[in-house]
Amino acid sequence: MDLLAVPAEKKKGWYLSLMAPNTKGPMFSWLDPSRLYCNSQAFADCVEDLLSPFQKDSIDLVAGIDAMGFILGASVATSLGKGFLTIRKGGHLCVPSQHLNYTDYTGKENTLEVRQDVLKPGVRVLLVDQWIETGGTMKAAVQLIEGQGATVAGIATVAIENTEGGKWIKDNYRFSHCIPEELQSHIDGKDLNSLIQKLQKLSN
Ligand SMILES: O=P(O)(O)OC[C@H]1O[C@H](OP(=O)(O)OP(=O)(O)O)[C@H](O)[C@@H]1O
Ligand SMILES: Nc1ncnc2[nH]cnc12
Repeated sequence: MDLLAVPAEKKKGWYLSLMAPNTKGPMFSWLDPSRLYCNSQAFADCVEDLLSPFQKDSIDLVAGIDAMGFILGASVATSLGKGFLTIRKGGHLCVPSQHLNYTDYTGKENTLEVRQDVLKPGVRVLLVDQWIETGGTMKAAVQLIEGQGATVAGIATVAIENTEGGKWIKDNYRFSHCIPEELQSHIDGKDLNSLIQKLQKLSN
């Protein structure tokens, strides 16, 4: 698909076909959503889909996770007319911060940190990241936000894999993602070739 083109008929999730095939091999359902952000209509439709379940919800602030969650999260915040809080990978904030260690899909231990002078009880936060695989990153972000007394109003991300951590998020929080129901098993099954074939059909 032409990177900047928009199909005449926009099927649900049409923009997902813009996600580039990975360099990690066919056994990984790794797709890089960053290419869909290059197409303005794709980006706008992705943000709209992420926000649609939260139309009637009270949200005070959007928080996004370093690094790709910043792009999606800041766009969601602007669209909602709300501010944006950065949840950073360790070692970047030069202000009093709260830190939490976690493990993600790589199996490596990382740190997330958030400044301490924004969140407080009563603040309702929409938490945004690009993708949830094991859920380790998102769970750490949830714990940082709740640890400061604020409320996670919802979690929005391009995809939530049905891993133990992904299911925990779906069971415990309001959430949104962009994956049409018939594609979810292909994401979960890490069956990249069939997933790409299905994605291509969405944009024809
Ligand atoms: O559910 P998990 O197993 O924790 O994985 C999800 C995390 O992995 C990706 O980020 P990554 O660290 O690859 O980097 P980036 O956003 O900095 O590109 C993704 O954007 C999430 O933050
Ligand atoms: N499978 C995946 N595809 C894209 N981004 C990811 N981040 C973590 N896992 C991912």
